[in-house]
Amino acid sequence: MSDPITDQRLLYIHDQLSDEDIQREVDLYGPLTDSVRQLIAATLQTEVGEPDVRRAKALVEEAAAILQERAIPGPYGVRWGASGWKRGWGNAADGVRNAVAPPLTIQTDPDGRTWTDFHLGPQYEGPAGLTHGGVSALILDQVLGDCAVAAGSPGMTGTLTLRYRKPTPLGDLHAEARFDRMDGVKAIVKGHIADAAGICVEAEGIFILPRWAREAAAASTAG
Ligand SMILES: CCCCCCCCCCCC(=O)SCCNC(=O)CCNC(=O)[C@H](O)C(C)(C)COP(=O)(O)OP(=O)(O)OC[C@H]1O[C@@H](n2cnc3c(N)ncnc32)[C@H](O)[C@@H]1OP(=O)(O)O
Repeated sequence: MSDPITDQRLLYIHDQLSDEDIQREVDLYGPLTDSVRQLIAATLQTEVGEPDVRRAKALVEEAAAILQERAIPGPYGVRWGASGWKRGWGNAADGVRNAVAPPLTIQTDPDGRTWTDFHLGPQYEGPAGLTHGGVSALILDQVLGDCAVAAGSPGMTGTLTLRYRKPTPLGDLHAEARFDRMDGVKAIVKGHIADAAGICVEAEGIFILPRWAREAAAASTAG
């Protein structure tokens, strides 16, 4: 029977791709992902007639069949190239090859603050005209998680606490996070999403490096 921790560890892959090869993949797959993202919004917003909807469906199915001719069987995982270039390209918040991702481009300032300016289209709607609360959680999970990484304390999200202070519009938004403190093995990070008028959602996250990773790190230091 498969063990979920072993399965997860197998998806952290060092494939030694060169930076040139990785850049070629970014240039190839990034535009494909953007096109699919446009397709998602167009599927939601279109008002064309029935024949055009049916024609579009056939074309989309043809495109999917072309891409599925050769494909990995499961998740993309997290991969590192020869220089250490990390590719979490399946990530639902910022994956280069994931059309579901808004996408986020997360930056880190020298003082450790992580932030991103991003745009949410109509496919992220929850209440009418507003951002779905789960999408806000997705974004804050990623921005706070990256902040923990930048602070030298990477980890899985143990707890994410949100306070939705005012409705979050769709459109242009900003998210940021700051490392707050360590509490034993737990990294505490705080952050928010804001629109032009101010903070919409506040968040506090507890990030914990899983026990197996802590033990592996301790063993490599000891050895
Ligand atoms: C390589 C990866 C890089 C990963 C880097 C990736 C960054 C990506 C950012 C996106 C983040 C995600 O979406 S992550 C996906 C969503 N999250 C998950 O699926 C996590 C599922 N849960 C787990 O894997 C596990 O429960 C962990 C890792 C959270 C904790 O397991 P553990 O490491 O075995 O914990 P354990 O030794 O028992 O406890 C250590 C300490 O943490 C406390 N603690 C335990 N669980 C929790 C909790 N949920 N919330 C608060 N605190 C907790 C304990 O009380 C204890 O405190 P004390 O006694 O020491 O005081």
